[in-house]
Amino acid sequence: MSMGKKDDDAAVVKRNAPAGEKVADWADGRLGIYTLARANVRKIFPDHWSFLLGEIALYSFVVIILTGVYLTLFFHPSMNEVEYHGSYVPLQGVRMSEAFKSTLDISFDVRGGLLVRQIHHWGALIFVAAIFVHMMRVFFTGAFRKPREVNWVFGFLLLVLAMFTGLTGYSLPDDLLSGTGVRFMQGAIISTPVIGTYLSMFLFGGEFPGHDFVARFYSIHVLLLPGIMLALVVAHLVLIFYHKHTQFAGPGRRNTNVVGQPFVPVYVAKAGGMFFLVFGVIAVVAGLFAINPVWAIGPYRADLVSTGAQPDWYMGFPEGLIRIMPGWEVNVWGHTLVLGVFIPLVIFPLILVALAAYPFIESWVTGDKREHHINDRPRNAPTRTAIGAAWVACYFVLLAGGGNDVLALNFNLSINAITWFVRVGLFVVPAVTFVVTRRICLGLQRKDREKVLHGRETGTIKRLPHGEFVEVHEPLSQAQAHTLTAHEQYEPYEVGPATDKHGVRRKVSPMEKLRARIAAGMFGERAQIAKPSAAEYEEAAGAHALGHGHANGQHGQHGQHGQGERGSGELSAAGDDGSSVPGPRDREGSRR
Ligand code: HEM
Ligand code: HEM
Repeated sequence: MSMGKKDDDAAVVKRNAPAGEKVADWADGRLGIYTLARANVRKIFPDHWSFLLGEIALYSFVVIILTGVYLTLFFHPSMNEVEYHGSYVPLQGVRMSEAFKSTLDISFDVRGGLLVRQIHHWGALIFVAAIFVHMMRVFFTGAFRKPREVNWVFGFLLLVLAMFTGLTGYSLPDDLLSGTGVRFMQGAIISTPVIGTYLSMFLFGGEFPGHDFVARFYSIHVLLLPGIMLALVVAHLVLIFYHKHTQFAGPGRRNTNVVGQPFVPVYVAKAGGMFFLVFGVIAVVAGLFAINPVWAIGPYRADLVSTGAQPDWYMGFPEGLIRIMPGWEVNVWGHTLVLGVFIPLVIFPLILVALAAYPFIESWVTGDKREHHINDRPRNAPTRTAIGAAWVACYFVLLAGGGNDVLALNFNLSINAITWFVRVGLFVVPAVTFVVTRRICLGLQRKDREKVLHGRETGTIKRLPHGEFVEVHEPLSQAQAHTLTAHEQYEPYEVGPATDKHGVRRKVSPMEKLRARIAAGMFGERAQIAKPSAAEYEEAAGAHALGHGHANGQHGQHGQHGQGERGSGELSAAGDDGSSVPGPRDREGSRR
């Protein structure tokens, strides 16, 4: 009886509930949204400008999908030959493929068509650029370490797929430029020994260019690749939610918590704003700067090539590889092997895979099996930072190689000189970049060490009673001192004694030796500057408090505050736990 009464009461209350609550209840009964929301709505996201790069990639992807859908309404993926009779006068009566004609129609006769085409194309350029820079952010901060290796691989696949989605996209209009690009690609495919010709015949449905490739590229471009990418992006985001975002070291930030803003309402509001900003910037750029004016380039004809032919930027580095390669050809058992094209074709994926594999190589060298949720500052991982910088240098040298004709024309240079510069630079520039970057990182580490032990140089010179001039150093706050010393420093892996305790020689595998050698290079004495230990810090603080000079002979005016302000001077030298130095706490998520 009483149960029945309770239910009746609840029903009355519900009947009077606001409409929104009723809808929410209805949805919860079917989709379980309350449980989902309870688990995720208050999720904490840390703030840092560099975490916006992934968001820019995400929002430009959305922009591309929206504009792409609009383009599908008007684009005809057909290579049937037609005569042009649209509004663009100079091409009246010219024979062209239906694909090219429909692109002209989109540009001149469809309402908003040109703007949408331009947004789609500019969006693609910005999308891949955002992915690239986002990937380098993840790389330089070590955000790929356990447990995010799988997400790193998902991301890497996204980069490669984005490059090929772009390639298939800009090939669709069937203009002279894109046709030349497709011809270039077909040339690379047929250089593959044994299977090259078959592969080309299969892809193009016969001899190049055939009648099929636009329709095929179209399905690949609007369905296959974006479909896979969408699934991967969702998986990428789910994993970010599951692992929670990394954060930079700071007071109150531990490997076991996240300090930041809640998903709803703060993060969602910011993300919404960011989406419109990204959309707005792409739209403004697309509105102001013409891109791919296919009417000026003309329809594709296999017997024509335009000068200054350039792929979109993300395909510039494979182009560079081919342009700088000597035109080697060998004859093997009556078959011609075009090494001048085939070698670049093999190196192209290797360059990408080298970066993708790095996280796994690093974890093998360190042997570190722990989770890492605190990002590294790039300077605190000098060898990694130097490898990343060298990779970027290699990429850009090749990009210059891909644009050798444009550089030659614009800067009035000899194209052969540029080609030779790129040939030599491909080996020299990354090596020099590596050395210089590592030195800069070590220099910055030294500076941090100095700052922690002896304070910040204020530039204020004081004269002491006995006539000596000293520069006043201002001690760092505990929060700053903590931040500068929160990173861990690895001891390099060592192979250990060659004989065991019974004096029997132990077999040391070549892999073990290699690992030890790389570890010494990455974490040995010359590869990192030891951060101040708690004892060193105490000693320096004590010396300054007494007004004694320190290592540089500068007298510590600042020491007068030192000890008190820093409390016990207990740094986080022992590990990742930043809680030893209290600091501002925003909302803190319980986690990990
Ligand atoms: C990662 C995703 C994508 C990238 C990087 C990309 C890139 C491109 C590029 C660079 C072009 C050449 C535009 C031009 O004419 O100047 C293009 C054309 C096109 N894209 Fe996409 N696209 C993507 C996704 C999509 C999606 C999801 C759709 C449809 C649902 C789509 C539909 C089209 C169509 C119909 C064209 C031909 C129209 C034209 O060239 O004007 N794209 N795409
Ligand atoms: C379509 C391409 C991509 C999209 C839309 C995307 C989106 C995002 C977003 C929104 C975040 C969170 C915010 C941030 O840290 O920036 C993120 C994090 C992450 N992304 Fe991507 N990403 C893409 C490509 C990549 C690539 C190419 C890589 C690496 C090869 C990568 C690796 C990661 C990792 C490891 C995280 C976690 C970072 C952390 O917790 O600090 N992503 N991604």
